[in-house]
Amino acid sequence: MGQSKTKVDIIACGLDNSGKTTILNFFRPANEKMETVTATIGYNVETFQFQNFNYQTNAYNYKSAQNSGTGDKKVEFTAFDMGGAKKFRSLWESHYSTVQGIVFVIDSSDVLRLCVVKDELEALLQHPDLNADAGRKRVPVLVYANKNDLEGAKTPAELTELLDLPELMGDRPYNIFSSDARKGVALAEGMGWLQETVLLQLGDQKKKGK
Ligand SMILES: Nc1nc2c(ncn2[C@@H]2O[C@H](COP(=O)(O)OP(=O)(O)OP(=O)(O)O)[C@@H](O)[C@H]2O)c(=O)[nH]1
Ligand SMILES: [Mg+2]
Repeated sequence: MGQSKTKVDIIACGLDNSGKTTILNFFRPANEKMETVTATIGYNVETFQFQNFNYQTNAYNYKSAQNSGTGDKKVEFTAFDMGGAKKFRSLWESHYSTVQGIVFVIDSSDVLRLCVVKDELEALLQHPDLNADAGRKRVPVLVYANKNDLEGAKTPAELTELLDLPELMGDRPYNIFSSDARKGVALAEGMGWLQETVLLQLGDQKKKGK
């Protein structure tokens, strides 16, 4: 008996070199992982399933999976891995009207470019396609405060303050995870949170008969 599959489209944004491709590579099956990642030209599309995540040591045990009763649903993610270099950032917006979740990756050690991070995040969050209606205003944002292994890396609390995240995010559900994408630290927890949040929203929409 096949489980029903929920398809969820997400977009990975953030400046070049922040770690987006490294993060999505982590979610590839073991035999499909890239040995080395290179800067993304334009964008790439990745699909992966995340249910009952147990790749090697990273057992998925995000608490609300059990509590919310959404943990047994099968989700297939289609992720748009966007190039973060300046010349590719104009491509991000073409996906805003269709995605159900946003992954925003920050190199927490790149303090010099935090003001650029803030500008780009603000432009993303204020984009008309992400504010067209109440549903779009609540598209959840998963923030990875990545490269937490590097010296001088800002903590999630520091980034929350420096970027003024509560103000920028408004009504959107958001969460920030301190990650080391090369080692896979906190990647599952973050994606688990996003999966749960999207599933709960889809459940609410169904209840309302949308
Ligand atoms: N030290 C450290 N290096 C990382 C981490 N995550 C990614 N990197 C490295 O950072 C570099 C850039 O990573 P990518 O995943 O290509 O970054 P990206 O955000 O996809 O960059 P663009 O495709 O240019 O937008 C690579 O050399 C990665 O190995 C991390 O958590 N810690
Ligand atoms: Mg990339």
